[in-house]
Amino acid sequence: MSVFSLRDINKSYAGNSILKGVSLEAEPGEFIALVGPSGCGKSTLLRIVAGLDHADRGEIVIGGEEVSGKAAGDRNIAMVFQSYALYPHLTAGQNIAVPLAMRRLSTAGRLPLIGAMLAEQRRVRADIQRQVQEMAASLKIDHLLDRKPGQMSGGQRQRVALARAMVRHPNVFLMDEPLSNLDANLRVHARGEIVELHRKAGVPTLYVTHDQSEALSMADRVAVMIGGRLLQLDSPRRIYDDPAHLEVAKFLGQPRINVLQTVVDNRGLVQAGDVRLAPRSHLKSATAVTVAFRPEFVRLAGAGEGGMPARIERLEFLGSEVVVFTKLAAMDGVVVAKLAPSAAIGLEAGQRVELKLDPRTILLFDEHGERLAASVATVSAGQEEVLHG
Ligand SMILES: Nc1ncnc2c1ncn2[C@@H]1O[C@H](COP(=O)(O)OP(=O)(O)OP(=O)(O)O)[C@@H](O)[C@H]1O
Repeated sequence: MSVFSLRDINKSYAGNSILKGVSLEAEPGEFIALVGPSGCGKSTLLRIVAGLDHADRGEIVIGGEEVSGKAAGDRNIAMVFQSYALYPHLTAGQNIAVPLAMRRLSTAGRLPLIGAMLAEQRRVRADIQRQVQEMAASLKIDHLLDRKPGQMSGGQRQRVALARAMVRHPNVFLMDEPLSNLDANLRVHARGEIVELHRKAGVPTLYVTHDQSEALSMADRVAVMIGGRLLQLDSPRRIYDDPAHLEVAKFLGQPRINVLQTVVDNRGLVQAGDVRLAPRSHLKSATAVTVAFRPEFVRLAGAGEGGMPARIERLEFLGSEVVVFTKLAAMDGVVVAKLAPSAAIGLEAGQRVELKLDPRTILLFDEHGERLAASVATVSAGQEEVLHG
């Protein structure tokens, strides 16, 4: 049995189906980022795994054990929330000690005066103190142990919350946007820290985020959930370069992937600008398909090179790149190109240009959004010749 897996998790609220058969299996020590548009069911899934809510159907395995019938406290998971959920009246040290005290001290042992009088409980307390110190040292927050949350910065609170989650050696980490309250610089720094801590702890982690660069940069695999369905679970590179579904392709990438609606021609080919694609499976003429290509794979054609005629609508200068919004002359489509600043010198709104696509990066999807395998084809003397596999 795997260390952490979900099988066919279903959940409805008041007759509305929110999770529709979500399954995933984590490799030991794997970091999985769960992304998807607002309302797709990410937090609901996390709450169900944590035992804070219950699935209508499905199986949850944590630490090699089916835990659906177990209470949250018996699942040995650690959760880090966006809000950090620290107790405001306790110091950082006391906050970190809470899960250990709950697990290891008796009710009497947790009382300050009585606990101090019980020899065995005193020994356990000292041991907890030692673990808190060690964890604080490894997260470099030992100097904060006597401060209350109100006396710490957002980044410091976030580390205390991480320390509290890690000190108990859980079977699974669940993180719900743990970095979203930090400013941009601190966020990038904290990403690296969390990945490093995760690597040391070697515990499977399910990490919910709205930030796709966080997901792509931190995770071993990214799970894309749309409308309560897990559409793809794959390495960051495959999720981005090789999306299985149009919704996955549209969700990831900034600016969004370009999408053009077209149909299969009477030779069974699909025209994408001056590129022709040959779908691997036979599609009848006039079948509706979607052609998609990322803005970074669109460039402006040189003089006499040919390409898709378009008109520049708007330019956005972003420092390291320039985003060019164009309207195609032929199809009723908008195409966005992401150019290096040097390639955008002198461009202005209203200008007519020709666009070239990188043929090997064009993706094809059927009318249900499922990916279609396709090769690039060229026409030579009236004959179709498939050039690239
Ligand atoms: N207790 C509840 N009762 C009824 N509906 C709920 C409940 N909890 C969540 N929902 C609904 O379930 C859907 C999924 O919510 P959820 O919070 O899981 O989404 P999410 O993907 O985490 O969204 P966000 O990214 O905005 O946090 C939403 O439509 C929400 O309104």
